[in-house]
This record gives sequence, structure tokens and C-alpha cells, in this order.
Amino acid sequence: MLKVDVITLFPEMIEGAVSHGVLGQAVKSDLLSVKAHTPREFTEDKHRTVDDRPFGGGDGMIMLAEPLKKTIEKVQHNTSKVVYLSPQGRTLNAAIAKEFSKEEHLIFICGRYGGIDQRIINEYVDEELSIGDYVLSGGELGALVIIDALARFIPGVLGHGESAEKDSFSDGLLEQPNFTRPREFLGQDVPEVLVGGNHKVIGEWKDKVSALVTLKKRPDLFREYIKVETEKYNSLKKKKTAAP
Ligand SMILES: CC(C)(C)c1cccc(C(=O)NCC2(NC(=O)c3cccc4nocc34)CCCC2)c1
Repeated sequence: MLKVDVITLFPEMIEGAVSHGVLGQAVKSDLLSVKAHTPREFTEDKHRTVDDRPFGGGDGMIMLAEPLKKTIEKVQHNTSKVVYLSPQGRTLNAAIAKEFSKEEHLIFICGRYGGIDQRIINEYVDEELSIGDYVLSGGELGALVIIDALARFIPGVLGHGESAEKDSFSDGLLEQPNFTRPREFLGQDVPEVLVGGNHKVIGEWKDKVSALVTLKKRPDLFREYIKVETEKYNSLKKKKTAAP
């Protein structure tokens, strides 16, 4: 079972977020374990100080190395992969999430203020990871995005015993429009094809519209989809011609 330890000044942010929905179910069924640890537990001074002013000046504070060291060493063991959520990291994508889902033990370090002491990164961090190019107030949302994305690749989390390969969102295309009751709302009808009940025709409609939506709204995703599908087709053809 994949074990995740998150080092953060706001453990409730993590605990709250992983106790709902698909993630909550995965944790409850022991498919995944997520625990949060605050460096404040490892401070010894009266004010439980976890940050200090940066050498060389500059506004903002830096998270102190000592409390972080103690927290990491409390949770770390030889198979741990230590990830620092940081704008300097490579940007998360589905391939990285899938890779991470295969790990035994992940330790996510979440920065606050202006970041953490560089010596912690030098000594403990295996890799830095970013969830995108915008200013955030901390790494916690990054940790949660990764946990949510990787959980779907854990067999059983999505309920039907398979992993995310069968995830209805993981063919790399955007979704076709979705409708539920009533049949008519705000003067708009549900497309007839979806009400018809002919599953072959409905399937073709969904595939076509989802490709068109992707082509229109995210041509970059569409190009990637065509590339992947072409590779699949070519390797299938090769296998056919290779096998007698
Ligand atoms: C990207 C760019 C806009 C150029 C930029 C340049 C310099 C600093 C920051 C910035 O946001 N610094 C603040 C902190 N940010 C993040 O931790 C963080 C930010 C973004 C994606 C992330 N994915 O995981 C963690 C992430 C770092 C320490 C406390 C929060 C952002």
C-alpha cells in the first residue's frame, strides 16, 4: 500500500482534503495512507518557532532547517522518495502521477512563507515538483493535487477493480457535453441521440463530440491524442505483420 507523509505547517488542510470522496474511500479501505506532520511538533522554544529571517536580507521569512530535519527523519525510511513542492520543480502531468503511484513511500514537503532552507533540499529532497506557474501561498495545494492525481492509478481506488487506464477521463480527450434530468431545461433540450438508447450510436456520438471538443478547446491535447493513437495503431499493425 502506498504510504504518503506530508510535512506541512497546516496538517488540517491535508487531513480535511483526504477525508472526502474517492480519496476518503481509498484511505478508509487502506488502499492508500496519507498522514500529515507539522514541524511545529519538533520545536523546543517557547514560541515554537518554525521560520526565521533570511541571510542576505529580503522580505519574507524562510522555514527553519532544524524542525524540518527532525520531521523528515521521523517519517523517512530507506525506500522513501522525498518531494519538495516548489515552483522550481518539473510541472506535474499524468505520467508523473502514474510514476508516483508506483512508489512505496512518498514524503511531500510543503513550503510556506518564502520557502525552506536550501540545505534541507540539498540533503533530503530527491526531486522538486510544481503544479503550475502562478504564485501560491504554500505547497499544500500542490501536495493535494498530486495525491488526488496519483490515487486514481492505484488499483481499486476507482471502484471497478481497474486502475486509471479505464478511468473515463483518461483517454486523453476532453469530455463530451453531459446531461441529466429533466429532458428540457431553460428552453434547451437534451440531444436526441442520448435519449434514443442505441448504445452503438451513442458511443460513436460521444467519441466524435469529445474529439471535436478537444480539437476546438485544447488543440495541444488533440495533437498528443492523435500521436498516441497513431503509435498504438502502428505497433498493432507491426505485431500483426510480425506474427505469422
Ligand atoms: C511560478 C512563479 C509564479 C514564477 C513563482 C516564482 C517564484 C515564487 C513563486 C511562489 O509561488 N512562491 C511561494 C511558494 N510557492 C509554491 O510553493 C508553489 C508555487 C507554484 C507552484 C507550486 N507547486 O507546488 C508548490 C508551488 C514557495 C514557498 C511558499 C509557497 C512562484
